[in-house]
Amino acid sequence: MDVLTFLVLILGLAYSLYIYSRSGKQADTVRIPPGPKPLPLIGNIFDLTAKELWVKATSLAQTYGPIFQLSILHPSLPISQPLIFLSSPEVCFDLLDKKGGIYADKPKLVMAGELCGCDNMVAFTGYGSQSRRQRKLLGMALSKEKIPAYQGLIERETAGFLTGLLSAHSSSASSSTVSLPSKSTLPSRFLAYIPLIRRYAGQLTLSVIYGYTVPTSYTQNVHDKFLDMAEDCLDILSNGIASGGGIWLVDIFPWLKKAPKSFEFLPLFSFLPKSRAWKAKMIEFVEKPFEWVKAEMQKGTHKPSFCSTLLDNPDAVVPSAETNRFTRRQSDISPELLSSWASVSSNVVKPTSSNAKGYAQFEFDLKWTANSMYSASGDTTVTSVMHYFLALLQDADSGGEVVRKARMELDLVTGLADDSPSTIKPRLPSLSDRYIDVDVPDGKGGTRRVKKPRFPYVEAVMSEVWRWGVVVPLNLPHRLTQDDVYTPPPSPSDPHPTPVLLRKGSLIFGNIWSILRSHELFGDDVDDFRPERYLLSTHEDDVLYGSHDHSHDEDEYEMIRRERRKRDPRSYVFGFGRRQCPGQNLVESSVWLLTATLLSTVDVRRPCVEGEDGKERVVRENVNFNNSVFRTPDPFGVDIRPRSEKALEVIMLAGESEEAESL
Ligand code: HEM
Repeated sequence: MDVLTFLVLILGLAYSLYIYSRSGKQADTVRIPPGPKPLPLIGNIFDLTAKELWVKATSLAQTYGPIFQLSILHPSLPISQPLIFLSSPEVCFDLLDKKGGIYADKPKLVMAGELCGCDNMVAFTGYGSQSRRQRKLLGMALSKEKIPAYQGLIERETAGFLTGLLSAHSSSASSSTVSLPSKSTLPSRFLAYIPLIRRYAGQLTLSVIYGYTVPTSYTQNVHDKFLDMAEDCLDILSNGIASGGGIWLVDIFPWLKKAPKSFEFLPLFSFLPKSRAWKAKMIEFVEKPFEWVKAEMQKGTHKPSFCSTLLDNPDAVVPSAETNRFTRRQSDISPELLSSWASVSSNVVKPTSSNAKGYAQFEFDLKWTANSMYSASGDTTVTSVMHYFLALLQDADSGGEVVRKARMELDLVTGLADDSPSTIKPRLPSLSDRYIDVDVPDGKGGTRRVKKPRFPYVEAVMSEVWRWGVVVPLNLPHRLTQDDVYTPPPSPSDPHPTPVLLRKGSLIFGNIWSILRSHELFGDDVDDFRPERYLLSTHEDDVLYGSHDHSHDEDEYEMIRRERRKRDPRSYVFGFGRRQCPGQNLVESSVWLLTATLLSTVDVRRPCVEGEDGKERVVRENVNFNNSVFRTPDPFGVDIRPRSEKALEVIMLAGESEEAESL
């Protein structure tokens, strides 16, 4: 170290210590949100953990209240980055929903965005015209009323997933073993469910977005170009780019990116070659499926999809082969939805070819939006289904009450109980089974039709999977675009809260984990998987769905609805405000069907393996959560078997028609 560098460091440290000694006084006047005292220079870096930061943030919220701040580098330094954690529903809604306009931006991350090429993915796009255009496209594919158009596809893929599961379980693949992070090994059949869910989630979006069908069935374990690409890139995104919370040194000191190539052998600069390799992969992931759609369109062999329908227009730059009209393969999407996209496309969305710049912009938006749907569905769906299996393993340990109660409801429709009446033809559940229409008084002497869940306990299981698992526990960070002063609501621990100043540029984390583990909302047994917590009392059921006219107790009706919304995990797990998850309607349907089908047809147990002494032993694994963005469990084994011969027959039959349909 030369003398000059040494002097600069000493002066920097002295300045920080000076500011640090005054920071208590400053806090009185500036009133930034409370939080653990930042250290000189480095701020709260030691309060941040790469693993399960949501747990640490929840315990800090118990000390500092529902809104607290940590800083990367000391807040007195101009380059310090405030991180603000919101830990109650009221605070999240007050800021992220009600003041959504200033809380909808995204952090400008040099590493993830500029260096790794993710800045045009929807979840990374700053709030402005581009994000609004992208979200409009997302709404066209994924808004609530569009989901019934995917019913056939969802049901087909669910059946395929199930046949894949059973075939993996019964195959002699038991001889090959897989190493687990815990250093133990398990026969691969106990882990086969993980690539199968990934394939299931990938196939759903690949079909809707690109019209691509994986050419092999779920029972064949063959690699596929687009699924493998997604696998690699999602791994890069969540275990590479977002490792350690997604904030790299270069995000704080952007000039590091200009380091000469000759510095790259130093560990400090190893991010540079990494980012180049990752960017190349990410760009390929965006371009290749889109190019594939266009090539298929030119040949006239495409299956109508979101991309092809929006591209397919006489004005389009991409030639639309006349023969398409006759040779197109049947789409997985309903004709009504396809024609609605086609009309929106020609009227509103797409500029004409005479406006080449505008069209290039449209194509660019479409390409990145399509990829964002594909990449956002993988880890999230896999994580939710893993949470389901974790919960059912616990249920099996304690006697299987959850499964028993769920089957009592489902068997009435599917006829899959051993003693189901022979008048009910055994079958898998379908999405049309989920609700029944009931007529309730409209308070004006007439009636109105509402949808009532047909299987309240199965609904409760699904709600509890969302709450207990918490797929994205700290939400994705939003960025505040202007200074904001906010007074949190009074609480028993702070009856007279004082206003706090949230600085422009702060990153805002909605701590979904702390909300869904709140004793106030869910009781003292928040760590238990207990679907019963959502069941309606007879009185509540009567007020919401009964035929008795409750117009004179309108307040009670509203109060029950409000309370249920507040305790519904769906109000939180998909994020907040203008960046709320656009895929929630699709997963609400697809995960529901997967849950109902698994509950109806298969038994779930802990794996049993032969020990060195030749005796069978049950494998109990400690499950860890090492991903810093998604609460994805490290792989754990599950023994999945058909519940009965009858269930097996129904699954195989559904699997055969799935294969026939996808050909
Ligand atoms: C279990 C399933 C899922 C969960 C729990 C989930 C949760 C979330 C959360 C918490 C966010 C951040 C919201 C915010 O910033 O406030 C998000 C964003 C997003 N999700 Fe999902 N998601 C799921 C599945 C999906 C699927 C299936 C798709 C697409 C087909 C999707 C597409 C997206 C996109 C594009 C964004 C970025 C939105 C934006 O920044 O404007 N998600 N999701």
